[in-house]
Amino acid sequence: MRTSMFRSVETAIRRASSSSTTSHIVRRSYASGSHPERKVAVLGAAGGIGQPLALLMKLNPLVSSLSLYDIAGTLGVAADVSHINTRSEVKGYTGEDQLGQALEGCDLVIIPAGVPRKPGMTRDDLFNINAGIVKGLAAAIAKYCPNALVNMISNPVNSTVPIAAEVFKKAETYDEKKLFGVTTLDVVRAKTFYAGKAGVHVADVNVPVVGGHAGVTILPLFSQATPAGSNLSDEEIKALTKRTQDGGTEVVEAKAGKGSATLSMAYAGAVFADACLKGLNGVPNIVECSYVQSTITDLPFFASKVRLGKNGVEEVLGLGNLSDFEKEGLENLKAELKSSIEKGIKFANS
Ligand SMILES: NC(=O)c1ccc[n+]([C@@H]2O[C@H](COP(=O)([O-])OP(=O)(O)OC[C@H]3O[C@@H](n4cnc5c(N)ncnc54)[C@H](O)[C@@H]3O)[C@@H](O)[C@H]2O)c1
Ligand SMILES: O=C(O)C[C@H](O)C(=O)O
Repeated sequence: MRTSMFRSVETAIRRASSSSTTSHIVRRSYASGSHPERKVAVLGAAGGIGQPLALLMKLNPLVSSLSLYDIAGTLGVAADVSHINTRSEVKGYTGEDQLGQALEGCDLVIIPAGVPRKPGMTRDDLFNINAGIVKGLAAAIAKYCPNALVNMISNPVNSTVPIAAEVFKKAETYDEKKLFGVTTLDVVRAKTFYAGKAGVHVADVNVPVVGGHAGVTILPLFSQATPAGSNLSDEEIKALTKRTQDGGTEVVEAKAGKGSATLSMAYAGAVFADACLKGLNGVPNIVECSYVQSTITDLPFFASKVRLGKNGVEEVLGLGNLSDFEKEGLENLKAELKSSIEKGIKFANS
């Protein structure tokens, strides 16, 4: 699960800022095809997540064409990001009549469109607005880029992924290997919090996070964390688990009405998108946690480690050995996750 996203970004920055003559040569040979052409769209690109995510995708050398779409405000973001001297060509699209153009030819579509939480709300409280937004965007994806991988960020992820799946099924374009709920922020948080408590270097830490993306459905598996052997007590593991589950709420409360995580989410979204692009490009052994169609439990969608490949999901990996505390957490999350999945399916078919 270690990612070289930072290395990719660093390389892109170094390439862009190297001395003028060399940089032209390097850039020309680079553009001539060390990586295949890849078109990536961000839907909701003018938002709190969308803007920094657009920036990070512009820094990613695996992207050749960056398509930024929102219902308003995209052209300024696109003009701004387009001046950065990295590989991809940037185009901005605004309003529903330009959505088709934004999506045509996409290899990867990232969706951070929709409203964020305010203090006191659950992610499910966003369902009434975001379910409709996701349904509309999924219908457009089915029409204009049915083969693209889809990275769903919009909440409640536990329901928006099943909604998109149903829309794709109706359009007869559903490929379960290509639809991902982005749960990378849970992994990012679990790594950070674990490193702090265990006193290990954060860059070396791996922690799988399974289940879903809301409250108790977020289940970090600290018994599988590496580096291990840090002698954390049961109480400390419980506290780390609770902090990971409440990470989103911690940010919502700190922002005090001004939205939810945007910068850490953009980072997490860029890490996951980078992994998807590497998989598409045939880089072996790319593994990230994601909320996907799954048979590893009795629930039809579940987050776990996933191996990414040329067609999206290559393999959904099992849960491995769980501690008693994690086994209990797994049983406790099932009812809520099941009901969020059913709510999404029902909405999509109504
Ligand atoms: N998966 C995760 O871990 C995670 C983390 C953080 C936030 N989120 C979710 O991401 C979503 C976006 O959060 P944000 O902070 O960027 O919100 P935001 O309000 O700042 O931005 C959302 C953007 O979506 C746009 N939008 C609305 N309807 C649209 C449509 N039909 N098509 C295209 N764009 C549309 C808005 O114009 C806005 O620019 C929220 O639902 C939030 O809960 C998920
Ligand atoms: O908490 C939220 O509402 C946003 C997001 O799901 C997060 O985990 O930060």
